[in-house]
Amino acid sequence: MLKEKRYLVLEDGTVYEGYPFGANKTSEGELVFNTTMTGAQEVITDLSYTDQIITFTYPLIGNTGMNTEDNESLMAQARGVVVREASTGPSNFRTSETIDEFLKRHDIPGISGIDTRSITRKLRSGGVMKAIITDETYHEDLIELLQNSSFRTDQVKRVATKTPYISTGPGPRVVLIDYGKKENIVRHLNSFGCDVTVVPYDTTAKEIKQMRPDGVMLSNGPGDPANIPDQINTVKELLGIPLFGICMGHQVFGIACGAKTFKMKFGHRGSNHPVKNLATGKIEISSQNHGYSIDPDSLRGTGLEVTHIALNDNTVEGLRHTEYPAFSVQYHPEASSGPHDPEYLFKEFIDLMKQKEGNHA
Ligand SMILES: NC(=O)CC[C@H](N)C(=O)O
Repeated sequence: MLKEKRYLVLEDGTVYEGYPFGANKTSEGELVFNTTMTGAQEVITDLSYTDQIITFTYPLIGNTGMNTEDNESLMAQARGVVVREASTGPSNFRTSETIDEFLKRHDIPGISGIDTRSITRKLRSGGVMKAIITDETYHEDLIELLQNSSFRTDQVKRVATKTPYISTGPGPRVVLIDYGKKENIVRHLNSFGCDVTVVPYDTTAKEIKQMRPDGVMLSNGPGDPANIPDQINTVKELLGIPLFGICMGHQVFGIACGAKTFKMKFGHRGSNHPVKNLATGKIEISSQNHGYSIDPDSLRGTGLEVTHIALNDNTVEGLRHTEYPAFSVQYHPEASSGPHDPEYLFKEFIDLMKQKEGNHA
């Protein structure tokens, strides 16, 4: 019997032919690539990929199966998954389903049998672009549709929690502003003893101050940080409280202090990105997932200093405020399945909260 066909149609007119897995539906998104060799489940359930189609460059995906413990969110919001081969016989003691079953349950289409390196070369030279996964064969129409469509800007609103909730711990007390957080940020804060109150992205500074937190954490999240201007003002009003931002949170913190962001050509997505800590000279291997970056030329006069840089392209990876107790990183110290080199940043946040407490005593 002939295998069914599925297509990946790119905005530039390229059509890749492959095989279907996951949900049976047509789905459009921004096509990006991720170079990680492990942790596909964490990547797919990371809400920062909302409205994006993820191409995995590693050739076999899903070989340790999907489990019930490693999700970064309850319902993944990626628009599609592109692989060379999707494992049909996963082997791991925690496996509860295959990647095919997992994607079907999350209503996300997949396409396999694709030369993912060729996509990556294309995105690296031409920049990220829109694409559509479909079983339809009217590709000319789809290309025109892609070229004329514009992206939504409401990702944070759609994926952030609607109601506050608490994940308890002995302290310190942290308010985590949720722009589309990865569960592992909460898990990490809890593992350092923090009492975490997760609040919706549009919680006001006044409401947050009334909670009398020892520190505020700004989460990762999808889309362009410029899409949430009111929340940037909120962060401006919170300066003075010990603050730590991750990824989207780092960008929001930077803009709140007067910096600017720009859209990168193809972003950083993978789990072996080298970052240099400028204070210690040490190199950290980090997990990353971002398409926007802080413009270093916009930092003058903001009170911000660069603490970390990416070694692949020298982009800004960390910021610290010279007057306020606040810092942020563009990469993921909470990364699961790792690497864990940057975990020390959580400890620095705890120390910052303790110092502040000491100053008030
Ligand atoms: N992981 C993130 O928080 C990503 C931040 C932002 N959406 C970007 O792509 O740059």
